Amino acid sequence: MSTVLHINNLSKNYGKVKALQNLDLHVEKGNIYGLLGPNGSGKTTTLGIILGVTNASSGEYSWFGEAPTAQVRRKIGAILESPTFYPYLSGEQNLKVICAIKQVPLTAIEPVLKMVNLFERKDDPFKGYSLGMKQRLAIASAMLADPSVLILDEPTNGLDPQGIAEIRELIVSIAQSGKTIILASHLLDEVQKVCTHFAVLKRGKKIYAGSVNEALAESETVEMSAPDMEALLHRAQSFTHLKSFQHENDKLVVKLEDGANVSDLHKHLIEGNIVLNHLTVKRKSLEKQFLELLAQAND
Ligand SMILES: Nc1ncnc2c1ncn2[C@@H]1O[C@H](COP(=O)(O)OP(=O)(O)OP(=O)(O)O)[C@@H](O)[C@H]1O
Repeated sequence: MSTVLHINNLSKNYGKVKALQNLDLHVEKGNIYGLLGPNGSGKTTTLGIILGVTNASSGEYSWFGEAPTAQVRRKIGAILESPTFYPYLSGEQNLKVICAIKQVPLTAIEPVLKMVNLFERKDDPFKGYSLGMKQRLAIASAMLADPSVLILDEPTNGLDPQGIAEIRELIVSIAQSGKTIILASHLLDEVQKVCTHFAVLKRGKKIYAGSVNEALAESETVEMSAPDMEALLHRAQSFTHLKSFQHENDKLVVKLEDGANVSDLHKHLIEGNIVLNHLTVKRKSLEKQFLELLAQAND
């Protein structure tokens, strides 16, 4: 794994407003990295700084291990605000205009139109595109110069469920083609469905960072019951990979240590002659964890 973005102790103040406070962040090649947080938590400020459109008050960051020069930024494609397209020009004509501005050969257009699934509609005027198509064209325009990194701010805002699903699929397929993606979102569900890693911001402070799979695994609980609950509890407690246990209604709810699996626990219970009449593995959604994290974090 190589580091794509390294943010070190970054802060940004707007007068008295501390938009970002001592942010550290690591994004590795191939990550789909979600910056998650409620409105005003500093996501757009972070993206603005790493794209060089906002100046940090203090701290530093590097792209691909290098200082963030204009040359290095050529490897980054971004959509911070909806780009302006000409309504009466077709999708393809709009991309031609952008090619001229970015000094990218026109041969770059066909592959990006195919990537975002707009090739069949390339000759239709932009004004007739659905919101989802407009967003896909925006992504196509950001991909014209074949960047290594794509940055998106709230990529599914305002879209209908089908448009949302299309954009999410597109993000995953772009990442599968070897690109790194950094996106800001206030939608947990989005991060859970799309991202490999995420950081949670609250009032400009990072309150969590890690992999999505690990966060989900961390939230895994095993719920059990048996005709003899006391015997179940006694036997379960002797399982060496037990992290915690608690009673919830008439069930025993346990958490296992990392790497331990449910079948080993089940085998352990059977060997102790415990007969279960209920066993389910439950995962707390990232949404629930996120809300708990936000509630726990001190301002
Ligand atoms: N240009 C600015 N001038 C003054 N304050 C600003 C400016 N830009 C952002 N802020 C403030 O900085 C804080 C962080 O804002 P930011 O836009 O980065 O958050 P965000 O997480 O992207 O929120 P949203 O989802 O609403 O866009 C907020 O309190 C915001 O009001």
